[in-house]
Formats: sequence, structure tokens, C-alpha cells
Amino acid sequence: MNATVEFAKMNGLGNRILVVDMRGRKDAVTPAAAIALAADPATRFDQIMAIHDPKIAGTDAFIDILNCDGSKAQACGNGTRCVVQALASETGRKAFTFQTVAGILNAVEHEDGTISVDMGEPVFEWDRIPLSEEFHDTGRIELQIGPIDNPVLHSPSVMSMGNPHAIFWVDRDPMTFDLERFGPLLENHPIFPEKANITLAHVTAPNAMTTRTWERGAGLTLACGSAACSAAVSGARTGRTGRTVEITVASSPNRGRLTIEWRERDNHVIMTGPAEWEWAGALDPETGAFERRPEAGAEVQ
Ligand SMILES: N[C@@H](CCC[C@H](N)C(=O)O)C(=O)O
Repeated sequence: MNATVEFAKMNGLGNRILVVDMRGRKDAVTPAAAIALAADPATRFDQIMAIHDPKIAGTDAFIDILNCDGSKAQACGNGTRCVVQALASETGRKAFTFQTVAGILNAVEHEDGTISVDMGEPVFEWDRIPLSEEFHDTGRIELQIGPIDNPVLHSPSVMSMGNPHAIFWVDRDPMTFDLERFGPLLENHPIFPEKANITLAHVTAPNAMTTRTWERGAGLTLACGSAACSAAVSGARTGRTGRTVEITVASSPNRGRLTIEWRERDNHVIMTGPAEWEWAGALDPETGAFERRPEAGAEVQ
């Protein structure tokens, strides 16, 4: 391998993330490299968070986000917490400002190791989500799946959290729905010209809900942070919950939790939760060829 870069295999509530250090380089992780890395069981991931040199003053890095099918994503909440943990352990700093294609994100690591990311402002206008036809009220749009007179899922709230989301409100544990079957149909529905992340949300208390997500470009993942933000905002917007919500991510190991606050004073959405480092290595950003670095203290054969 030549021209390799360092990377860390991490996760946010089980959402599989590769944090790739592209600082000091002009190239990017290619879609072909992403697809090759996703195909290998060792490096299988949902999103790559590629850290690049900052493009604008006042930011620490530009973050390029790739899904496991090689497509680009504008936002990744769980991945952003992983980037913060990686950079905090490298630098000893606690607060960071990132640029993404969707805008500027501020993030901070707390004393207890949890990380808060300011995910910015939600977008509700139909043409900015985007949808392919006009809906005056995107808190509830006409869209259903299943028998016409007895749909399994219907009337989602739709919005953008930098990336497009549809939240289907359900009346029981989201794990009891066949999301593997309905997810791809809804992700690729013509109403979503840029596709969409599809989430089932079950409100369990005025300040709590359980979610499960079919991700655009990644399929069923164990957790999705921007979906949790979208579910919390949509819950408050439609009068189902308050503005601060505990999200239990049904599909994540031990049903992990995120706290989401849709802040009244500036309309920003603040996501707080954990990130976990797994192992590190080096990879070729053009081909995806990689080597795992031996763990510190492990015997090198
Ligand atoms: N897992 C992410 C969301 C990833 C992006 C998504 N698949 C898209 O294409 O929009 C998260 O934690 O937010």
C-alpha cells in the first residue's frame, strides 16, 4: 500500500463509523474505496467521516461524509460525535467547530465523556427538504404503505436536518415492524427526489420516544443520530412531545439513548450521547486497501 492515511473504527450507539484522517492532503476518500471498505467484514461501516483541513477561518476541519454505498451524506450525528472523541483524545481539547456541506457544527466533549453536537436548525419547507411536490404542512404529508384502506405506515412528518428525513409515527415498538421490507420502498419513493432516511418513532411519554431507522445509502443501521434529532423535532412540532426528548434507539445495543433538545432561543437542535473507539489502522483512500494496527500491548508476530 502507498499513500495511506490513518483511520479509526468507531461507533455511535452501534452506528458503524470509520473516522479517516485526510488532513494535509488534497485528495478525498473515493466512492470505490468506501464500497471496498464496506464489503470487508473487518471494516464494514455505515458512514465514513473524512476529516480534511479547514476550508474557512474559525473552523477546525472540513468533514466529508460518505455512506457505505459510496454516496455522499450531508449530515451524520453519530459520526460527528465519533470525530469529536477522536480529535479530543488527539489534542486534549474539548470544543470543536466543523464545516460540512450542510453548514457549521459546534460540538463539545463533556467531563463524563458524552458529546453534544449542535446540529443546526431544522428545515421544514417542502422544496428545501426536498420533496418533489408542494406540501403546505410538512408536519404530516400524504404518503402511505400497505393496503390502501389499512396502511401499515402513513402520514409521516418530513424535514431536513441537513439531510432528508421522514418520521412515521407508530403505536408500538418499532422493532415489531418489517422495516427491512418497507425501508427501501420509502427511501426511494418518488416524493423524495434525493431519497430520504426513514424512521419509525413511538412516543412513550411526553419527553420520550423509541426510534428505529432505515438509512438512505446504508439500509438498516443500529442507530441514526440525525434521525433521532428529526424525530425529536417532529414530535415537538406536531404536539406529541416537549422540546427536550430522551430517544431510545430500539435497534442499538442495549437500546442506547440520546438526549435531543430543540432549543427555543435559537431554533438549534442539540444532540447529546456517547461515542466508542474500537481499533485503528491505515488505509488507501483511493482503493480502500487497509491494514489494522496491532493494539498497544499486544504481541506482534
Ligand atoms: N447515521 C447518520 C446519518 C447518515 C446519513 C444518511 N444515511 C444520509 O444519507 O442522509 C447519523 O447518525 O445521523
